Amino acid sequence: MKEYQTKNPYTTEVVDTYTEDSSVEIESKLKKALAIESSWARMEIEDRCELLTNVAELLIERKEEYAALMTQEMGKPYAQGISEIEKCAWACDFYALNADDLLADEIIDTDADESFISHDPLGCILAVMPWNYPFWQVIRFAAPTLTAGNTALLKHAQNVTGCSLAIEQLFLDAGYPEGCFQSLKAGHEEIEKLIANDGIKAVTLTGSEKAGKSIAGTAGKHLKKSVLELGGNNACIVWEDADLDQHINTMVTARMQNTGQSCIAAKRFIVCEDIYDAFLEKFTAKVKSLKSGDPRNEETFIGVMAREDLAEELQKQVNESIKKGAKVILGNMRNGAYYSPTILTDVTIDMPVFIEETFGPVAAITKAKNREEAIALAANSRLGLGSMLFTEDIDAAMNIISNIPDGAFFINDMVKSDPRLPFGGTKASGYGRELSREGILEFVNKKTVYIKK
Ligand SMILES: O=CCCCC(=O)O
Repeated sequence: MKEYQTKNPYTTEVVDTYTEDSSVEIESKLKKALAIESSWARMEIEDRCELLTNVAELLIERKEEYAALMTQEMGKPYAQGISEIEKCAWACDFYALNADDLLADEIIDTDADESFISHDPLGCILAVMPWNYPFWQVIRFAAPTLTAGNTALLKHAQNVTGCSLAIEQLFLDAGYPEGCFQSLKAGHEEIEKLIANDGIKAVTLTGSEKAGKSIAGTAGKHLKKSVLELGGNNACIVWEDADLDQHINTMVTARMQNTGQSCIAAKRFIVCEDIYDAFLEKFTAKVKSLKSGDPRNEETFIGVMAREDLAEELQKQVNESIKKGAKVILGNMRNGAYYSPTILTDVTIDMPVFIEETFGPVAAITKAKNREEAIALAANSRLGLGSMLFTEDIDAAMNIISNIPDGAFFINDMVKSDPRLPFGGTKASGYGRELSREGILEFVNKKTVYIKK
């Protein structure tokens, strides 16, 4: 059986050694999920919501422990880990409070005496999740999906296996029946086999475009629904009238939080020329002030990247862009998994840092002649997760909402997820939505009921 280790990217120490689940173990987990399926689906929604409230309470109780685990496994700065766990608790509270309404029958007026849409659970849903937000990515799937009456199997990224197992235990400790939420230590081949199994009713994946194509391809072949949340190459558009003093910190956070390893981070800064110099000065000063260091320290804002190979890959994208004419204003220094916050200017549309997603602390800055050019540059991407625009001219900003072909458009704030709002992308960023009403309705049978009395 295949063994693997998890490694602390900051200290480079081995955290733990695991053995992948065998086919037999995976099948037995699926059987457990199927055994609980109908009783879980029939449980009163109030009871499922109560269990979710327990999860929220446990998350808050254990936030230090879970934040430290994320720091250890993928180098997340500890304070940002605490915020992540608090956000997970918020999502659980949101669904515990609202799931009943969100899942209520939707009455539709027709020629029937009564007609409505009911929302039945689908069954066992497979989730394939990434390492960058080890708890949040899972909870934002699991909270609505389980509360809708489904069961779940989680295949988490290998480097955060400890987090994956901690989440499984969290649901058990909160009182969920065994089999309701289980964690798998499975390789790609086993996952492909699992998707083909009749017991799996749908798949959700947050991850790379390559993984999305592969998982969704298998799901499609077996006529199973998939939800994909893939990469992003979000533009942060700065019009000439933006209030830099008010928003520069937000713009820096939008790029640098989680050491830049976020699908919705601001990656391409597209700045109108009339404000360009002032923007660059303030942006650079703020980035310089960010504290890099040991992710275990509460004051650290920039930790290490989750793995050394990821930092190497990022540096390659930067160096290729430099060859094409990008200028380094700050950073581009690497030491193991540490990659220093980097600012590149003179970025053009043919450079890797403009075309590709950069999953680390690199801000790629492009100057635009005017507002129109800035919008056109922002929309020039294969990816479509979100864009943000900073301006004092809210009317003009509202007028261009439909010119932004992304899943989200934020004016005077960074693109961020919120349990009350749908989250997801267009184009190569994937399809389907997480969170909010849209998220809880992704994995239900929207059943048409038509009654003549
Ligand atoms: O890679 C995606 C990160 C999403 C982070 C968030 O929801 O805030």
